[in-house]
Amino acid sequence: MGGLAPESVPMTKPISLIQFLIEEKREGHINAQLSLLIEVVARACKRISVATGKGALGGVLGNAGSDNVQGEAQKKLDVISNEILLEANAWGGHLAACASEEMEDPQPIPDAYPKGNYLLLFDPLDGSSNIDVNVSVGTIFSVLRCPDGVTEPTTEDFLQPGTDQAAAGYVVYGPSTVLVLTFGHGVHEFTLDREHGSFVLTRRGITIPDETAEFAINMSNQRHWEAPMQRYIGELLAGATGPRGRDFNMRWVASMVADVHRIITRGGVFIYPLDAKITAKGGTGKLRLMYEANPMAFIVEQAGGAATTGREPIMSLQPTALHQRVPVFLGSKHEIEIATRYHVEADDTRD
Ligand SMILES: O=P(O)(O)OC[C@H]1O[C@](O)(COP(=O)(O)O)[C@@H](O)[C@@H]1O
Ligand SMILES: [Mg+2]
Ligand SMILES: [Mg+2]
Repeated sequence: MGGLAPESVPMTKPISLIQFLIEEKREGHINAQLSLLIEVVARACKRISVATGKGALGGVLGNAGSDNVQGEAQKKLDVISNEILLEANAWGGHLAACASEEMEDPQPIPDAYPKGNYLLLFDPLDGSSNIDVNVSVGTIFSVLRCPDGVTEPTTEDFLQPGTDQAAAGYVVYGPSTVLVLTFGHGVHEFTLDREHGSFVLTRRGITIPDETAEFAINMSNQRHWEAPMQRYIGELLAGATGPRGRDFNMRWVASMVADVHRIITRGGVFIYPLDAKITAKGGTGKLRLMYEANPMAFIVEQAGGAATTGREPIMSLQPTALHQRVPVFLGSKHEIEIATRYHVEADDTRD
């Protein structure tokens, strides 16, 4: 795990995000509108990075005193980040509408502004439970195409499978601020140069190893897991003394962006399964399909990993609701194949 990753970009001639987007346009991977969209989202995330960096000095810690559509208490930074992204994306002329974890319905672009052909979905602040304890948090986003001829997009227009994403990305606000991005032509990482205020390409064409010895899951939910989940994690915990014949290490930051970024950097698996606690409340998972699971699945698959619900590929799901929740299994391909096979086999045996 030591040393620079093979995809690392030598800093002899730094490439900025803007230059990279020009290259992608020249390659025909993106058009001018999508390029502008990413620029605007990146600029908004720079502002969120400044706000999170201020912490108590900026009065951004603690609860906002309101709940979101998920029935969760909103943190001040959930609301601030949401407003920053809404404001930044209102006037650029690249969007037809946007949707957020923090808002029940899609937000149209104000009539005063030109409209574009894209739909943007975002989790403005991921890892909210870590804000007040100064642990890495982030922003996750997914970009879809607005159906032709639609000028006032409705929720229906957003309900497109993950395979239809035009772009996806996340930003981690940690010791450094890092943006990871895909347009369906590989995964690339940019680090924010705080002195110059610009994102600089630091890794190009990132790949995730098929094998790993590291897993991430909230173990405190173990007693609520399904049998195949108990079996899979039980075998990892048995390590060298068990059927897997080697030891596995565990990590859990409880910020999906940070746990996924570790996997993008050195491999691993991240799992938030369905469990009896969730189903008892009529739930279908913890994490949201449209602005957490789908964008992360697109990035992980583009980096050579896999992403399933434990039973089927996440990006093949036909969404039924804007804030729909799903089980999430993603990361190093070989481990995700094993975990998924255990669930499918258990279903087959049961049937
Ligand atoms: O508190 P738990 O059960 O460990 O769940 C942590 C998970 O919840 C999340 O915080 C949910 O995301 P939000 O913070 O955007 O609501 C994920 O980032 C994280 O993986
Ligand atoms: Mg989240
Ligand atoms: Mg959030």
